[in-house]
Amino acid sequence: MKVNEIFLSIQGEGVSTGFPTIFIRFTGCNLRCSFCDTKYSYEDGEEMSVEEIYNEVKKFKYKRVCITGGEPLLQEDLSKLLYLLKEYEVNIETNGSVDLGKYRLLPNHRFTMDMKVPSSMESKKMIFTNFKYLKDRDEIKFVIGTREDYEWAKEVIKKYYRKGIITFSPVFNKIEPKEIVNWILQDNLDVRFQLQIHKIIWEPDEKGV
Ligand SMILES: C[S@@+](CC[C@H](N)C(=O)[O-])C[C@H]1O[C@@H](n2cnc3c(N)ncnc32)[C@H](O)[C@@H]1O
Ligand SMILES: Nc1nc2[nH]cc(C(=O)O)c2c(=O)[nH]1
Ligand code: SF4
Ligand SMILES: [Mg+2]
Repeated sequence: MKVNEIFLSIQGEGVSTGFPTIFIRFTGCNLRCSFCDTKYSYEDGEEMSVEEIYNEVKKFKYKRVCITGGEPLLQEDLSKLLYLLKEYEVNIETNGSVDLGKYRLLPNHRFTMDMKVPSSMESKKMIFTNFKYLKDRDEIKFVIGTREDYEWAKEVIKKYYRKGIITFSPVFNKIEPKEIVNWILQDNLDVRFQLQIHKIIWEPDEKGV
């Protein structure tokens, strides 16, 4: 497996925001989102075996892991790693362009599926049939930069939503958070708004936090 970084921080995004979490960031992505804050993960990294990664994770005292990237579902051995992490609470961040049909996650493991909106320039690659595999504990995430993105997200929810927690968040520094919040409340949408808190706690472009 090709690993870009492994670090301990607090979860800065999504439904477990604020909890101490061990991050495993894999190298390589099949998309090139316009706003991607992790471009350094496209190429840089070192080969590690599943066992080596697990041994690094075990050095930390926490039992919560976030698997991200890059796109972690491009890693062939991911299912083996998930098996070793069977005692851990695991969140896998995925970009909506990889078929989730072949994964059978443990009850303490879940997906955050990010549906890429038009301003990402990658929305045409989204696989909408993935919605049928999601469970109540999974997260469906929309990172919004424009009103068009917001309207697109609303349509996608109306058409495909079955189960899971929906979150809306702003593209960092591209749009005022309160703009999105106002739209949500005007439309009576029952979605969870969130900010990337690690970019408030640390410098926004700091690595390894
Ligand atoms: C770096 S990606 C890695 C996982 C996977 N490739 C994906 O896109 O979901 C992790 C999360 O960071 C979000 N993200 C990346 N750049 C961002 C930005 N500039 N502002 C807000 N969120 C951003 C992505 O939308 C995604 O939800
Ligand atoms: N603190 C912190 N929380 C995060 N949640 C998801 C992240 C990611 O890059 O996928 C991330 C990250 O890079 N840092
Ligand atoms: S899918 Fe994720 S890692 Fe890949 S370019 Fe988009 S935000 Fe960046
Ligand atoms: Mg990040």
